[in-house]
Amino acid sequence: MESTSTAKSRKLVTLDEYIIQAQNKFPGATGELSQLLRDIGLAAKIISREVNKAGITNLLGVDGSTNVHGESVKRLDLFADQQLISALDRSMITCMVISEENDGIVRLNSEGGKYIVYMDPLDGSSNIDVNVSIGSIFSIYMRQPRFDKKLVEDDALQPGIRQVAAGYVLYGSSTIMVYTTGLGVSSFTLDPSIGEFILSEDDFKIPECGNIYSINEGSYNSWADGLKKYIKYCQVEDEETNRPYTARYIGSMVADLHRTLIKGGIFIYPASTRYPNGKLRLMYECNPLSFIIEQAGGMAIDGKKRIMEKQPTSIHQRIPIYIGSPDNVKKVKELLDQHENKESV
Ligand SMILES: O=P(O)(O)OC[C@H]1O[C@](O)(COP(=O)(O)O)[C@@H](O)[C@@H]1O
Ligand SMILES: [Mg+2]
Ligand SMILES: [Mg+2]
Repeated sequence: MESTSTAKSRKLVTLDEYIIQAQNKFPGATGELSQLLRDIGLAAKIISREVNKAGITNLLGVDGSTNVHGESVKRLDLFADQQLISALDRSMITCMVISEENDGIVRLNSEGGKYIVYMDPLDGSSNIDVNVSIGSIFSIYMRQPRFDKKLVEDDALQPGIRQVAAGYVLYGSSTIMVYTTGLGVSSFTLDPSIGEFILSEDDFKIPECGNIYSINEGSYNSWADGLKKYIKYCQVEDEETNRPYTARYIGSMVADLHRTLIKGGIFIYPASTRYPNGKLRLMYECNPLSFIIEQAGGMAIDGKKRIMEKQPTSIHQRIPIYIGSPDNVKKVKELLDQHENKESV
């Protein structure tokens, strides 16, 4: 009985209402960032709908082309890319988009638009055809003022600490949008029956320490010694520190990070022989997810330094990542440092 009355009295807040309420706290705000977030929300609803019925609409499988990273492009990758770009183009606020699926910058109709958007339109492509969670990731920067108005790629090369907002949409057992504008992390669940994202969590906090580690162990032989030691540390029994930890690896960064945000622990994609600079992309995978995790109280480093302070040198650059609960990230860094020092003596 009590739960019925609680359900009755709980006011549902939609993504649009939440964004407007947040904007009203800043009297000088123009509303453009709010509009941009709503545009992404709209594209996400369309992508979510198509993901859910991809098996009957010919959207599964490969497109036949290869992207700038040499990876085979899936039809849903392209569909998501097109939906997000056209949603951003419609509202004339964004001047350029940098997407995993496009080699260079994509100039939008609004050359004077204030924002630059990076995106991974569909993260976890290898999971598309097997019905495992995938997502869209976005990262928003302000365009830097320049005398010469012509937009160039360099305008987009800003460190992650300059992000004004970032987030992701996870197409899982439900569709969830999570974002931050630097004032905490909020999440919204899509109610497909009314087509609205509804607030589910305000001010997410990651646990200080977690007992889940997440890494593709296939490349174990080429890891740094410090990383091998850390994974061994995770596997050793110790009641006091709740070890051995549990291993979980979905293979969609966005889904692995969502679990890490909720349950704590660590996600690692290190450098290896196959990927000497790591596999994941700084600007549209690592920076936005680092912003979210840091806003929730976590940490994200490349093994040595904070990811968000890295000055990018190219729009598609890769970087190793160690991200999650602060205690877990500090522990792996301690072991990486120890072993690096040993190797250099
Ligand atoms: O198969 P691997 O090497 O473990 O790589 C998995 C990683 O690759 C990615 O799928 C790369 O992203 P895309 O699917 O957007 O290219 C990440 O989501 C994931 O964490
Ligand atoms: Mg990706
Ligand atoms: Mg992708």
